[in-house]
Amino acid sequence: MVPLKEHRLLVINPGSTSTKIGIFDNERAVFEKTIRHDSDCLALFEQIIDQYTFRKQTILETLDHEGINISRLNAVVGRGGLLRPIEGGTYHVNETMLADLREGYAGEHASNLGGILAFEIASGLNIPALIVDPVVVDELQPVARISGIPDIERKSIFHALNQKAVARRVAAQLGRSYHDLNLIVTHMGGGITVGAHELGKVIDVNNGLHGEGPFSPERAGTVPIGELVELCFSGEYYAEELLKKLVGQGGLVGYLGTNDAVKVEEMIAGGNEQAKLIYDAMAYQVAKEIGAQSTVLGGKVDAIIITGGLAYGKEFVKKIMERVEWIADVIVQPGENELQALAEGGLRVLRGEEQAKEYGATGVLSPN
Ligand SMILES: Nc1ncnc2c1ncn2[C@@H]1O[C@H](COP(=O)(O)OP(=O)(O)OP(=O)(O)O)[C@@H](O)[C@H]1O
Ligand SMILES: CCCC(=O)O
Repeated sequence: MVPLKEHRLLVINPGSTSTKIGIFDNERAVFEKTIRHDSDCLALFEQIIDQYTFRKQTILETLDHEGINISRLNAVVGRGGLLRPIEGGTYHVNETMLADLREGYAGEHASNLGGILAFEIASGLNIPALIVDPVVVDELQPVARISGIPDIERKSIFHALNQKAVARRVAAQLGRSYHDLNLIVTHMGGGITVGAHELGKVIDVNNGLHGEGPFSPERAGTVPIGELVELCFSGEYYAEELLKKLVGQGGLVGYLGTNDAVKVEEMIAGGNEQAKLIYDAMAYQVAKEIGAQSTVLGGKVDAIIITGGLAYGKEFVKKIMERVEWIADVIVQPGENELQALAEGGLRVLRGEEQAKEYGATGVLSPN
């Protein structure tokens, strides 16, 4: 057998308080590190985008400190950000993408830095800069775009990178192709998104950033709209305060003052009835969303996948399973493996298994 050519990749996943980096030789991680950023230090930057020189410097210093020679890299892969809606896959970081990321075309998000950092590092080395499955991957079917009022179109903003990577991994474990299966993938982290994956396309999913679906450790999810409009005009809150209530200060944080499910489980073990009610409600809402997505797939569901940090919570997962097991087999894959997913997306392109897509000013929507 001809040995597989060795590709070395640097992968970069910027989060709100950290930058996770990895060096991969083919699929094998030879170095991984979570670089934590002090909140006082990040507070010096007015906007997230202003942090890129600082984060680039920190990445390069870390690699240098580890004795990793970046001139041996074949590509740099970053987590993609809030871009225009695009279909899933691996994309070249091009000028149009850079302009959208720098401008914050679809809003501010730490992952906007992923493409910029990849470009900044790769261009000095004359190697490709890529992003994989950004949060704006949009494969929604036309009926899923209709919200209920003509002024608002439903958007696809979800944990596309981890959802697709886990779906591919489970498909491989089942000896099948991702493109031959109907899956419901439930990512449960700081935000929660539940996607209906039909034959490799996410034809419906709750917008996990802007108020849809189950509430989560930090986010409100869907809330009663009449009362929300009344709150908006109550004169009690500025717009920024209300937005924070929905994203950041919502969900477990709003009810229990913590985004840490492990602490919530300790509260419950200590007899805290309110904590039990809220935790039960979060599991109930997740199960309800899975039920909704099963109807999107017409009941033809090969498996339900549960992933993300909350999937480590055995009791929490049990509560969800009790309500959805009748739909299909439930496969639990705790945590997320986004660095590996970025590396695999980059490798598919370097090996010619997939062609890198070009991002355009109109985005690249999948033909549904
Ligand atoms: N062993 C565990 N048992 C229960 N919950 C856990 C466990 N480990 C982590 N969690 C919970 O998982 C949540 C965080 O998940 P994760 O790390 O996937 O989120 P994130 O990466 O910050 O956000 P996102 O996935 O939305 O991008 C927290 O509420 C955390 O307390
Ligand atoms: C829902 C998109 C990813 C995130 O910010 O949680």
